[in-house]
Order: sequence, then structure tokens, then C-alpha cells
Amino acid sequence: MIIGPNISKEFLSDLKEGQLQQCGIDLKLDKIYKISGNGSIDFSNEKRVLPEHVLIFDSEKDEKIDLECGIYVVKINEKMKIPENLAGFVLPRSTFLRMGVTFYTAVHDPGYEGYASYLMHVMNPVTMYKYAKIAQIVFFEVKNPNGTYDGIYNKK
Ligand SMILES: O=c1ccn([C@H]2C[C@H](O)[C@@H](COP(=O)(O)OP(=O)(O)OP(=O)(O)O)O2)c(=O)[nH]1
Repeated sequence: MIIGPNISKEFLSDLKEGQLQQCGIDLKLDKIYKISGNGSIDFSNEKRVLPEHVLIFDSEKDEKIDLECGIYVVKINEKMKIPENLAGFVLPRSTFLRMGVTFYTAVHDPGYEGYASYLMHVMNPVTMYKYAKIAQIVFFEVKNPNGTYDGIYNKK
């Protein structure tokens, strides 16, 4: 069952009026990065190397950005702290899909704390303004979770 926004709003910081949806919560754009260089990954993560993320937009300083087609990494403005019995899933706002833009996202684990990042695929040029609402997070209960998240992206 989805945990409704009147409960899940407690897991997110910096919420403004107008972010609560019917079953989830809209997330705001904070920063946009270009990916530069290659990544590397193996089974144990020993050989994990992340490519460089080059900052091209910061909502704190910039008003808007015109984005060409391509892929970008976006960081959201809300700090989330997920309870140990829940997980979060993020979907793009349908407005972005209608514009030819989407976000690829992974599982937000029980116990995760931080500012999440998503891959943004711009398939049709778009102008984005600071703190635009980009995607929606919904939370689900996890029965018998296998511990809580304590990986390299925690508290980032
Ligand atoms: O699209 C997403 C999905 C999740 N997260 C955050 C929350 C999640 O709990 C954490 C780690 O995600 P995941 O477990 O998928 O990462 P990993 O690549 O397996 O990293 P690790 O080796 O630290 O588990 O990153 C994001 O920033 N973006």
C-alpha cells in the first residue's frame, strides 16, 4: 500500500505549499550536472569509478537554463530521511513526459538519508527554471527489510 503524503511529508525537508499530490510528493530541482568521462563497475564495487559530474545549473544562483537534447544528472532540493520499514520510488511528472523529457530513477532504500540524484534524458529541448517540480516520490511499506541503507550515497 502507498503511504499517503500526509504521512510521508514527514520524511522530506524543505517542502513548500503545492508539493503534496494525491498519493505522493513532488520533488524540486536543485542542481543540474553534465556527465564527463567514463564510469567503471564490477561485482564487488572495488573497481567502481563514477564519471565526473560538472555543475551547469544551481537553483540557489541561477534563474533558468535552456537544455539541449542529451543526458544530465539532476539533484533534488529536498533532503529525505526514509524510515527503516519503507522504500521510495520516483516517477517523472507527466508534464515532463509530454515535453519529451524523462527521469530514470532507482530504489530509495529503507534508512536512506540524503539528497537524491536522478538521470534526466532530454529528448526535446526544454527550459527549466530554478526549483521546478520535476518528479514525484511515493513510499511503500517493506515487509521484513534486510537492514537499512548504509552505502556510499548515504548522507550526500
Ligand atoms: O534514482 C535514485 C535512487 C536512489 N537514490 C539514492 C537512494 C538509495 O537508497 C541510494 C542508493 O541506491 P542504490 O542502492 O540503488 O545504489 P547502489 O548503486 O546499489 O549503491 P550502493 O553500492 O551504495 O548500494 O541512492 C538516488 O539518489 N537516486
